[in-house]
Amino acid sequence: MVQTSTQPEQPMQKKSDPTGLPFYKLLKYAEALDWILMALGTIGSVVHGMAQPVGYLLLGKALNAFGSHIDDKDGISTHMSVIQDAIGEKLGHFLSCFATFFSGVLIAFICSWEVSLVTLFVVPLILLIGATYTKKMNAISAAKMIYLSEATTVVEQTISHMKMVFAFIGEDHAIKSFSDCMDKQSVISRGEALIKGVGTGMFQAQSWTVVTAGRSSGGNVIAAVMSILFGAISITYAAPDMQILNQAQAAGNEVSMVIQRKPNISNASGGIILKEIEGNINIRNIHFAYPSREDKVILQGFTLSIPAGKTVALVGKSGCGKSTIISLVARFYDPSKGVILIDNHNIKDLDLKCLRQNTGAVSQEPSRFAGTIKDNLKVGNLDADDRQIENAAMMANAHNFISQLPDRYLTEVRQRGFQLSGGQKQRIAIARAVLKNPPILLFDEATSALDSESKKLVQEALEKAMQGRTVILIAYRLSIIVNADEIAVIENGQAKEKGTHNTLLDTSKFYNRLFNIQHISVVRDERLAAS
Ligand SMILES: Nc1ncnc2c1ncn2[C@@H]1O[C@H](COP(=O)(O)OP(=O)(O)OP(=O)(O)O)[C@@H](O)[C@H]1O
Repeated sequence: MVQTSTQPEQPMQKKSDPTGLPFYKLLKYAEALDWILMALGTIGSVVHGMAQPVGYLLLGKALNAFGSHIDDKDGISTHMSVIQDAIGEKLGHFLSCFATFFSGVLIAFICSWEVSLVTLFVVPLILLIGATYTKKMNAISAAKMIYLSEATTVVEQTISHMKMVFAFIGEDHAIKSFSDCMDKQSVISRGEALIKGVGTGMFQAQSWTVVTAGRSSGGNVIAAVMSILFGAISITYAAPDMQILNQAQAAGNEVSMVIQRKPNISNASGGIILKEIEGNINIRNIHFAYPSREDKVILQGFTLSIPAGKTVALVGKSGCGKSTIISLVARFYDPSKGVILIDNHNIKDLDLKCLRQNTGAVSQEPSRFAGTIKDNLKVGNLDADDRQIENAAMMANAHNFISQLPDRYLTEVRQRGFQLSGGQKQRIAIARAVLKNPPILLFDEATSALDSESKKLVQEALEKAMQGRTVILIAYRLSIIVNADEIAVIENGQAKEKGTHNTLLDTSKFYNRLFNIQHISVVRDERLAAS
């Protein structure tokens, strides 16, 4: 009898997991997640590193877009810092935390019991990489801060002295200074982003290498490191970022509206370039309200003629629109009705650079830029040599006081520099306008009280600067006004009365009263000085 083996068929043994772990496949996913985490972390770091240049690029665009809308400058810098903060540190941080949380929770869910073992391996490596990384980053941050503060200074002073920059056609110079700082900062930021990316990558790669050396439980160890070190706590760090991201979205909408706005008055619009301007000014039936307060009409039918080489003084109550007329002649704004002609050309048809090259403005608050006295004077003419600068300073009665400063023309002014007095600031502003040598001078005198010596020096400087130019003068001192070829009294947005000092004393109540008030105070000052 042949015995046939009828052994029951053994069920096929499943191929065993090489690690012997029950969650082998899941651990493979964990490794994949680790790579994703590394990639997200790197992207977050790069976003962070690139954010500042992007923020400043936006700010630069906004700056260009201001054009005639110079009234918007106050809010824009606040918006930009919110956006910069959000797309910089906060977005990078948020991405990184979220990725860490997501991966960490998932991996920890799979295997959390090996945490302590992995931590023993990983901590020394984290410390080593962390120390090297921190050293590098500190050096980079210090260098970046220097360029950043330079760029911030350029932006801050360009925006706060916008009118002055436009008046002296300094846009290109300001943009170039800004771009130079940003180029340097951009190179450093790229380096920073790279080091951050490589640092994060190295950290992840080292963890992974050590972990895989452990073979049997590599995936578990990675999962545990992620979950213990980052996952659980990271989400709490990400929550406050959401609030900043929401604020940035709102600010971004407003900034993009400014960037997309087409300025009515722009250098790019071209126009007639006059070879020489004589300086005849004709202001005809001007109506004007500021764009930010359209309901308040400042000028309504203002008319004034100033022949070339003559001086017209504007007088009137505070807020009647004297400075506004100067702003309109320099074309910081356009009137809603009426025209302003220079040598019979509507200023709207003239090339803006040409117009501003031919007008010199000395404003109520003379602007000072960071740098030396020489830098401040050269704003009037970037190509001026030392001799021309000194001549302009002499004409403006500024040379004497500059010569007595510790570093003469190279003395630093503004932050932490030499503090100029009111009269010195005005004389620097006059010298700057003289250096530009324009046929038209727009002088808006500050009401700030100067001592009588300063008043005398400023007045002399002004009289010399006015010679041979067409001048619109806003002055509060009769001693300056009386010599004007014509004086216009502004009331209700119009030039109500016009004439010389002598005729207005008889015909204008306002002027007569102004003269009497000032005459009394002049006599009082003289008595005080004599006693
Ligand atoms: N950028 C602006 N936006 C809105 N309103 C403005 C602006 N600048 C001036 N104003 C307003 O326009 C009016 C005229 O101002 P302007 O400076 O021309 O007067 P002013 O006669 O020169 O005054 P003051 O003698 O005090 O210097 C004022 O009511 C002022 O508040």
